[in-house]
Amino acid sequence: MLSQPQIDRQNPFVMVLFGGAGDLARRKLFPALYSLHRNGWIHPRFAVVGLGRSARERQEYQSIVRESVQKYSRLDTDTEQDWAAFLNRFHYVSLDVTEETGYQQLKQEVERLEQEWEIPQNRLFYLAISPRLFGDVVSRLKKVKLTETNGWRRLVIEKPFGHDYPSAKALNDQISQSFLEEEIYRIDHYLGKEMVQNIEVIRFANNLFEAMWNNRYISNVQITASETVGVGERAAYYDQAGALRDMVQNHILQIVTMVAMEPPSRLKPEAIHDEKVKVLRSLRGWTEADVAKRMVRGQYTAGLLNGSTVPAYREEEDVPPNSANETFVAGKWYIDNFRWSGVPFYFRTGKRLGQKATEVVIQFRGVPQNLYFNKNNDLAPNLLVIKINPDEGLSFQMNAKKPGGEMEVVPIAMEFCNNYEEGSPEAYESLLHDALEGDRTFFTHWDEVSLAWQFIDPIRNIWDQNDDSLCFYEAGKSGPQEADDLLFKDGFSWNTPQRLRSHSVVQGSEINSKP
Ligand SMILES: NC(=O)C1=CN([C@@H]2O[C@H](COP(=O)(O)OP(=O)(O)OC[C@H]3O[C@@H](n4cnc5c(N)ncnc54)[C@H](OP(=O)(O)O)[C@@H]3O)[C@@H](O)[C@H]2O)C=CC1
Ligand SMILES: O=C1O[C@H](COP(=O)(O)O)[C@@H](O)[C@H](O)[C@H]1O
Repeated sequence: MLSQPQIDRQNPFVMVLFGGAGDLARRKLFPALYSLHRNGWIHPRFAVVGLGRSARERQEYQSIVRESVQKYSRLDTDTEQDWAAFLNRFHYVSLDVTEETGYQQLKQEVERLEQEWEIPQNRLFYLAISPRLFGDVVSRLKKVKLTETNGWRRLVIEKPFGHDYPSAKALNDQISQSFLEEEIYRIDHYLGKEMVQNIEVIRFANNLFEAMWNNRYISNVQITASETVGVGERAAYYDQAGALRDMVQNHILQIVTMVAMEPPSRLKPEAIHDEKVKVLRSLRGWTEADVAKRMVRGQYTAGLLNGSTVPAYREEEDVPPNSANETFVAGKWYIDNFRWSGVPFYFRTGKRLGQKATEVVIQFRGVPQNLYFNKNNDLAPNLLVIKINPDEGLSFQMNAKKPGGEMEVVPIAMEFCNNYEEGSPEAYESLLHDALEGDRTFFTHWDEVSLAWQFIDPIRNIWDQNDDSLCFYEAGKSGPQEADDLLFKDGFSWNTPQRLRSHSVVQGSEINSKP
C-alpha cells in the first residue's frame, strides 16, 4: 500500500477459488489467507469455496489447507481451537470448469454460505488455474448469474495474461463481458513485494532523492532479477514462454515503471496508473538492428551451482533437446522523455545463475571535478541499491576518507534492512488483502498489459526468426558475456549483488550506518 494502511473490516466475503488445491493455492494463497486472518486484516466473517476436478470430502480439503499453512506460513501456527475456527471457513466443490454442469451446484453453495454467514454477496473469484481456462470460466460465471450480486464482485486473475498482444486482447475482451475493468485484479506478484512497493516511498517521501531522480544526476539504472532455480517441473509452459514473456513483459517492466514514473498527483490507483502508462508509452521502440544491439538472450548449459552439478537446460525433463528457448534475457532500454533522456535502463534476468538476487541499482553521475586521488585515480560512483530479494532493504554507497594519515578516499555503504520479527508480509498476503479491500494500486490495468505486450512482441518476433540470437552461459555463473558487454560498451559494469551486512531496524525507524 502506498497510503497509510486502511484496514476496512466492513467487508465479509466469499472467495471462490478455482484451482483450489493446486500448487499456488497450497504454497501461497492458504498461507496468505491465514496471515490475514490471524492478524485481523480481513473480516472475521468469510468463507472460501475451493474448486477442482478431483473428488474430495470437505474434511480432506481442510487437511490440505492445514498442512499447507503449517508448511509454508511465515507465522507460527495456532492452538487447536484457533485452527478449527480458521478451517471452518473452507469448503470444497468438485467441478470441471470446462463443463456447464457443476456451476449450478457452485452457485447454490455460494448462496448457502452467504446466508449461513450473513455475507452480503461480496464475491471474490480467484483464477488459480491454467490460463487456457480463464476465458471459459469467466463466461460461465456470468451465464449462471454468479456475477450478479447485491454486494461487490471482483475477479483476481493470475499470470500469464496472454502470450502476446493479440491473445491478451482476446482474453481481455472475453472477461470484459462479465467484469468491468475496475473489478479485474491482474496479479503481478512483484508488485506485492515490500521493497517494490517501497520504491515510491523512497522516491516521493525523500526530497534528497527526488530532486536528483533525473538524467542530470543519474547515469544509469540497473535491474537484476537472478535465480538459482532451473526450469523445474514447468517445462511445458516455460519452453513456450521463455524468460522474455515469463519475467520481462511483466515484472521487469513493472519495476521500470515504478522507478521512472512522475510523481502522481494523489496516492490513488488511477493517478499512479496514469503515470505508469506514460512511462510505457515513452519506451523507445525497436528496429531489427536495435534488438541485436540492445537485447541479449541466453540459455544455460551444465555447470556447478552451490557445489552440485546441474544439467543443461536442453537436458532438463520435458525440454526438447534442441530447444532454442531463452532462460536469460538482458537488455538496454531508453525512456524518451525529459526526465530520462539519454539514461540507459539495463536489466538482466535468468535461471540457474550463481545467486538469487533481485535488486534495482541507481547509479549517480560523478562529481564535476575529482579533487581526490585514490588508488585507481577514480572515485567510486554513488549507488542507491534497492534490495528486493533475498534481503529487503537499501544500501547507499558514498565516498569517505579512510581513517588514518593519508587522504585516501574509499567507498562506504550505509545500509537499511527491513527486519520484521515474524518476517515480511509475503507478496500474496499484501495483494490478497488489497483485492479484498478493493484497492487496485498494485495490480496491472489493461492498458499497462496491452502496452507491455506491444513493446515486447517485436523483440519476440525478431528473435523467433533468428536462432543465432541465442547465446549460452554456464549454470552457476552470472550469465553470458554478451550481457556484460552491453554495459562495458557504455563504460559501466553490473553491480554485483551483495547481502546486506546490517540487520537493524524496527519498523523502518532507524538507519544503521556501517563504514
Ligand atoms: N504455482 C506458482 O508458483 C505460480 C502459479 N501461477 C499461476 O497460477 C495458476 C495456477 O498455477 P498452479 O497452482 O501452479 O497450477 P496447478 O496445476 O498446480 O493447479 C491447478 C489446479 O487446477 C485444477 N484444474 C485443472 N484443470 C481443471 C478443470 N478443467 N476444471 C477444474 N479444475 C481444474 C487442478 O485440480 P484438479 O486436478 O483437481 O482438477 C489443479 O489443482 C496458473 O495460471 C499459473 O500460471 C503464477 C505464479 C506462480
Ligand atoms: O513469475 C515468476 O516469478 C518467479 C520468480 O519470482 P521471485 O518472487 O522468486 O523472484 C520465476 O521463478 C517464475 O519463472 C516466474 O513465472
